[in-house]
Amino acid sequence: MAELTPMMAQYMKTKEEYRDCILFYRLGDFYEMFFDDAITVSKELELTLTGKACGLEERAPMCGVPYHAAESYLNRLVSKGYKVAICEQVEDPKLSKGLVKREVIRIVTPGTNLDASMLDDGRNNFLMCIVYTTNSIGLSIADISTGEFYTTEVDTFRGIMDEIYKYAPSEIICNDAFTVSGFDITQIKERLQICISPLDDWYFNDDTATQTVLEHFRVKQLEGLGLSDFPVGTVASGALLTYLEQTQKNDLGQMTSIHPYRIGKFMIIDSFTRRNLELIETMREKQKRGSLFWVLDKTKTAMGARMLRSFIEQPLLNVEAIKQRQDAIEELMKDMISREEIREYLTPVYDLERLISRVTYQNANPRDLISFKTSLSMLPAIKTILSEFHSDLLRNLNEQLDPLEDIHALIERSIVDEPPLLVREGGIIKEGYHTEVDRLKTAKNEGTSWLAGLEEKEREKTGIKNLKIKFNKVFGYYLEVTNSYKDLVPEYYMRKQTLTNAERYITPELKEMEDTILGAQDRLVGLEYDLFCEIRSSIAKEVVRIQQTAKAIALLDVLCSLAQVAEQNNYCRPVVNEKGKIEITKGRHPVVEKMISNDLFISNDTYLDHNKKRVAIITGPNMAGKSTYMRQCALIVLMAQIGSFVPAEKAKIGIVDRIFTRVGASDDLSSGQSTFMVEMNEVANILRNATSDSLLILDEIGRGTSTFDGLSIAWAVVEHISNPKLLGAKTLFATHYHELTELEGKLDNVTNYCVAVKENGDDIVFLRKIVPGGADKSYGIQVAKLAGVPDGVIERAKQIAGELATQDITERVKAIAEENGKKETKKNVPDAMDMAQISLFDVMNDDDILEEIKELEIGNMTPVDALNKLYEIQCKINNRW
Ligand SMILES: Nc1ncnc2c1ncn2[C@@H]1O[C@H](COP(=O)(O)OP(=O)(O)OP(=O)(O)O)[C@@H](O)[C@H]1O
Repeated sequence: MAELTPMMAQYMKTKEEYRDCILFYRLGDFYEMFFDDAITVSKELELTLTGKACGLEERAPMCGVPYHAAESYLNRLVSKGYKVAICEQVEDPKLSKGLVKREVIRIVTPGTNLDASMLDDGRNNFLMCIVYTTNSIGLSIADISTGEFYTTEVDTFRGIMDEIYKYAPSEIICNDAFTVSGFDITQIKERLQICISPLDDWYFNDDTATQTVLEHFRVKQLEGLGLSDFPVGTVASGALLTYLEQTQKNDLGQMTSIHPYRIGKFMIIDSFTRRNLELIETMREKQKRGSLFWVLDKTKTAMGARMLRSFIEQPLLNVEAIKQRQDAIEELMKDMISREEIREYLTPVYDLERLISRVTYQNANPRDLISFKTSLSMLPAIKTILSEFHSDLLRNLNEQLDPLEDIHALIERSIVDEPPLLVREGGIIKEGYHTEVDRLKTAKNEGTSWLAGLEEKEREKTGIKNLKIKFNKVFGYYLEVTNSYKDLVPEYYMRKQTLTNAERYITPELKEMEDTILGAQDRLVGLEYDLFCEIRSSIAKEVVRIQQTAKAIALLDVLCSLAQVAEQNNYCRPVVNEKGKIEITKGRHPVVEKMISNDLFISNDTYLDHNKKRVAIITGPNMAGKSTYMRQCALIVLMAQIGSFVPAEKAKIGIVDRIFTRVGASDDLSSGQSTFMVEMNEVANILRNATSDSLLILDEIGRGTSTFDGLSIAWAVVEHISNPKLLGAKTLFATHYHELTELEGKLDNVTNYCVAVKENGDDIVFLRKIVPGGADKSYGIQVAKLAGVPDGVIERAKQIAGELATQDITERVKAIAEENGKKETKKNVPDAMDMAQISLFDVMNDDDILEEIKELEIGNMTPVDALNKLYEIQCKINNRW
């Protein structure tokens, strides 16, 4: 029977163990893949598929990538959600000659990819672990490239989704209970393109996971890590650490601390709101330009950009913490010169968090250390400038900022300024750092000049003018003579090789020196490598100090960025408090004002409180600016809670616990839901999760269904939201249902506003001003005209609108009144008879009325006739006055 070759048998055995990975199997200068892996890789990376004899009747499909370029191929596969196990040759003296042992040295998965080149879009690369239990759901989140590590607990699936949107992990690992919990995993797998890896149960064993956490952080009790109130979070953290240890096969020295947090520490912004407010990227193009992050990000370092992003995603709830940030920003705003100086010093600072992770992983190269040194050389100057500032946060930050002078000095002393990329090339260690290195270098250099001398000497001695001493890996050093001088070659030259045009020789003298030169070279490279690893390890030992300084630098960068943006855009410092009122004077939309140039943007005021102005119903034509206005309010509140200054002349912001938005009709056909279903899902989510301290932005609720149903739903939603016994949340509610303006006066907490427009003949001019009161017309046809709908269609639309007008209002209001169980009085809902009478009364004057009274024959009238007549006359008089 056909048998696999020994190498293939070894391959199959490894593959058995790493079934869910693609094996990158090291063979000489290549990583090879076989069988199904080869087929997948050739398809995904468009590489040629070949075959290799494997001992079986058919050749094994094979595909390969060169060792030196493997990283980019690997990254491409991983970014498509594949896991790659790297299988390297290892030395094993027990193995018989000719056999090579290979071992998996690391598994690269989407959430554990260290390679910064893939991540240089300023994002973290998070791995998330979800542990589902019936009591609670534990989450842990880590980025091995920066060492960040967080944990929390949530109690709802919505809570999980919110955290997933917040961190946007590349990979999620979870327990089996989660996969069968009822949570729709396809949501995250397919729609968000996140790789999900369910793990075996033993990862989530309470005791083992807890032990893993304690051992990793070298503490005896969970209290020491602040984890005692996070039992399920601890299990998630332990499972995550185990997964990392298994894939990285490394001691994870960069994960020096864990940060447990309660969801209640930050404002909750659900996934729809993140998307609707375009916090990090735009809704349609999914790009940074056009988002709030785009406006606020003037950071100079990658660490700063990452931190700013997390600030935007996690606005604060604590007034004192917000004020601390504001104080720092204000101080930096006032001292423009120092701020600019700091920003200049920050410019050459590399991503220290990622560099130190590479250092602890022992895969930082000599150039990484030079980048490190360049960054560290900026710290003392930054620290000196910072010492002039007085606000608590900046003072605290200065204390945290360790200038790391010892590490700078070590690199400065030991590593040459322009080292090669690869550690094995040598030429890394500076002169004067190590005596043996210096001695070997001298020997090597002397050897080189000795060779030059020998070449000269041999030319003179033999008369071979173009004699050259050359080197290759097979023969070492040799003398090369072209055929034209062949006759002059002396006898003591020993021929080694004949080429077409030349011959190569060696001499005993040359070989003797070769041993010295090559010996020195080999020893030098080896010694330099050892010294480099030693230096790298001693820097790795300082990981805690370096991470702390990196965090301080990132925060300083963010604060400078926010100060810069505030100054450039004329923002004001909002007064934040817990009084529950939102008062914005001359507020602007931070992004739209940048898009259309500052001067053209029309500012608007906002006032919302917990009393009469709880719900604002905003009407106005299409394109008037309703959505812009509402989003602007939400963004100003959010910016204020980040600690940022805001685009307004004045602002007083009562802290809100959540912001919910329902904006526009967003199709979500991929999830199999209709537009209306998506809208109602979002509304349901808001009504279930909002509190009286939340801010709601509702744009055209109900427009996705028939007018009656839509209006009824919108009406009922306003009633629910405005009622403090039911919800009582501060709300901006834009609608095209003018009937809703009737709620002002009927409901205590509702006020009407509209966006003013000016009529100009048949056209309208948008004034973009929010004014009290409801809009009297919808101007839909005028906006359609502006949009370029053909004249014929516009004219016909006007005609139809005219015909519909009379019956329309009456019918719709009646329907709503019935829907809400509030039968309208005759006065509010005039029927057709009343309308006819009123138009008749309109043409009568006072004399006619007197005449009519005079002519009444009271004696012949029944009491009911008299009463009816009296009502009729009263109507006439009322109508007149
Ligand atoms: N205050 C403002 N100053 C200047 N331009 C504005 C202002 N508000 C809105 N705009 C401009 O008007 C455009 C339309 O605004 P927006 O989408 O908010 O209108 P809308 O009333 O919500 O329309 P629709 O009801 O059709 O959704 C925006 O894209 C923006 O360019």
